[in-house]
Amino acid sequence: MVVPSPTPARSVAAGALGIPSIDLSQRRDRVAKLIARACEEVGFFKVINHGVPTDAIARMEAAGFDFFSLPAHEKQKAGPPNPLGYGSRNIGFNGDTGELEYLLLHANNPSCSQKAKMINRKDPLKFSCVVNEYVEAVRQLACEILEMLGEGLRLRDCGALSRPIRDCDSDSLVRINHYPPCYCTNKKVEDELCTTTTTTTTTTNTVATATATATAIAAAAAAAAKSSSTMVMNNSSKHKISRVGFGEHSDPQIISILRSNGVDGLQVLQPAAAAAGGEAGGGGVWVPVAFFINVGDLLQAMTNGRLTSIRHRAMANSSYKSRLSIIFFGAPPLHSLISPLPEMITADSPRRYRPFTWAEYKKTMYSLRLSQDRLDLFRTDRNDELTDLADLD
Ligand SMILES: C=C1C[C@]23C[C@@]1(O)CC[C@H]2[C@@]12CC[C@H](O)[C@@](C)(C(=O)O1)[C@H]2[C@@H]3C(=O)O
Ligand SMILES: O=C(O)CCC(=O)C(=O)O
Ligand SMILES: [Fe+2]
Repeated sequence: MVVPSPTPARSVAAGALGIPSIDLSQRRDRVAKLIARACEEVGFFKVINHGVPTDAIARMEAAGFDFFSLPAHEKQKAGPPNPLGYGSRNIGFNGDTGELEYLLLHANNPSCSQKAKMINRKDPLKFSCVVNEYVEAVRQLACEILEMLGEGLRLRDCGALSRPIRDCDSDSLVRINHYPPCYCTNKKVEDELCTTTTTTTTTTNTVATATATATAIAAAAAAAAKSSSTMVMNNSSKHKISRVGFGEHSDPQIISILRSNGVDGLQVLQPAAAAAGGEAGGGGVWVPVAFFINVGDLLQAMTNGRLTSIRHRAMANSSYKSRLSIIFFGAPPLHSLISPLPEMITADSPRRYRPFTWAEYKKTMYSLRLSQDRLDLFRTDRNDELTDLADLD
């Protein structure tokens, strides 16, 4: 039986962690070593001088905000997520929820163009062009990072990790998450913020979907500023808000590249042994906006567990500003076979995962809750549970 992983005893905001920050403009051999070290020791790092054009980022962020500021009934035309499309509060198919709304899209152009018709009804072509421009820039970044990782790990074939993502049948995704601010706990303000629409009915319960419109956000902000009972504005030190926006999980694909609009929220579960350090402070120098990179489950499997797919979550604690994050999930084609690379299997490190296809892994992942450890089911010493899962259809 699979059990959810334990809740971390302690977690701190990403900014406060010893998260490596890697400047990609340094000498390639040095960058390759730094990337390999960050992936082995932490599974998570930040990059600067990444080469993704600032205007492509700005256009993508604006397209996200434009969509999320539409009235709820308009946004719902792009949903429900099956798993692609617009979703609000519900994550996946197994009862996970979070304080967010999102757009989940396939990174290939024809699929995105199709969805765009429901996302930007006035100008679908503009939306799909913006997404496509962003995706191709971030896909290139993902592949360069994976190629340097291959060099840093001294793989015989340095393209082995990136090739599946460059493949024209790659099953990569892009996700835009929107975490509305929480003007808790003034009930009136919450009501103004959220337009409640019934989306799913169970036998006894109604699962409500709440979404924030731009007007509602502005109205709620104004009300929050005035209200004496608004906890966040008047009493923030006594009542720290802790709202989970997107619960604890690891990303199933090969690599994820996340960027957010500067509002805090991302947290990673740092392994006890992870090295401290991270970004130096100091003012006066402007650096390009950073992206966070994290190792996904497939990269853990391909490296036979040498790299770790880090568990992370996003909080939705901002009291006045929306948080918008955009994540590219680099994945192989559905029928690619995932197996530890030959040089990762040694006498000291025997094979830990059996070969599987990405399609098989996806099927398992969609049958499980967000926080469950999926890769564990593909360990070579867990054949009993795999047989059970193979029976699921
Ligand atoms: C609860 C779920 C949502 C998710 C599919 C799953 O069954 C388990 C993994 C979840 C996750 C986490 C990372 C990405 O955001 C995501 C798109 C993915 O590939 O795996 C989501 C899935 C989802 O929201 O559909
Ligand atoms: O929105 C975020 O910052 C993180 C979300 C996330 O981890 C995901 O969508 O997989
Ligand atoms: Fe994630």
